[in-house]
Amino acid sequence: MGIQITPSVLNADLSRLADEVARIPSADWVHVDVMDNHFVPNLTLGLPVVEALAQHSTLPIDVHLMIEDPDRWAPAYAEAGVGSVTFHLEAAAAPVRLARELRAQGARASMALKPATPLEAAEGMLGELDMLLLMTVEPGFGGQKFLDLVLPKIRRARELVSAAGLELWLQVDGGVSAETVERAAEAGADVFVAGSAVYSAEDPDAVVRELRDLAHAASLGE
Ligand SMILES: O=C(CO)[C@@H](O)[C@H](O)COP(=O)(O)O
Ligand SMILES: [Fe+2]
Repeated sequence: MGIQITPSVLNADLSRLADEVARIPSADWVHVDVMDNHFVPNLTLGLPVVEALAQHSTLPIDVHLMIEDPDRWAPAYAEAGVGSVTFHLEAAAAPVRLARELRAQGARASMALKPATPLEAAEGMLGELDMLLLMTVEPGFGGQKFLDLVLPKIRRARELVSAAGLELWLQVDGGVSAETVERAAEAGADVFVAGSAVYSAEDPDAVVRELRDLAHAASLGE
């Protein structure tokens, strides 16, 4: 599939969500952060808003669920027409069953790991997933600094995926900008979430294109 750029609307103008998505036509997906004030110390939006956006978004939706009990809540997002549903391993009671359920509903199944969660915790179930999200900040807020300590985990994940011949996308989320995207791409990430870097710019779509060009060149070792 190659490099994909997935802006997060967390720091966009949430009163005009569909319009904000329309400002990034070059993006591959739009990333929507759902937080429940339990799994993370922040509260954003939930299913009714995502359902409404799904009716009006010009891009497919990539939902990132930072919530307790995703086993109970995640399938409804797939039913709502979300293209990719990410749940956190740290919160899931039965991650394999949940990933299978999401796929059965027609969504891409994706699982996220917080920075300190070892890759080994997910290693045995990579074949059940369409995407693995390696968080490059502690989940909860936009605008944090990219954690370079996650780079070896990205590198190791890329090795595992290649060795197993899997069609698994490797997403990074948190602190991704023109300053950091090349490091993540060089380590092996291929799907990049960027929130504040995109929406703090006057021309968000130009940032999307810039991030894609930088990541593409870095992935080729240029
Ligand atoms: O999931 C999260 C934060 O928990 C992210 O999706 C952020 O929204 C990304 O924002 P930036 O770090 O790019 O500003
Ligand atoms: Fe996110």
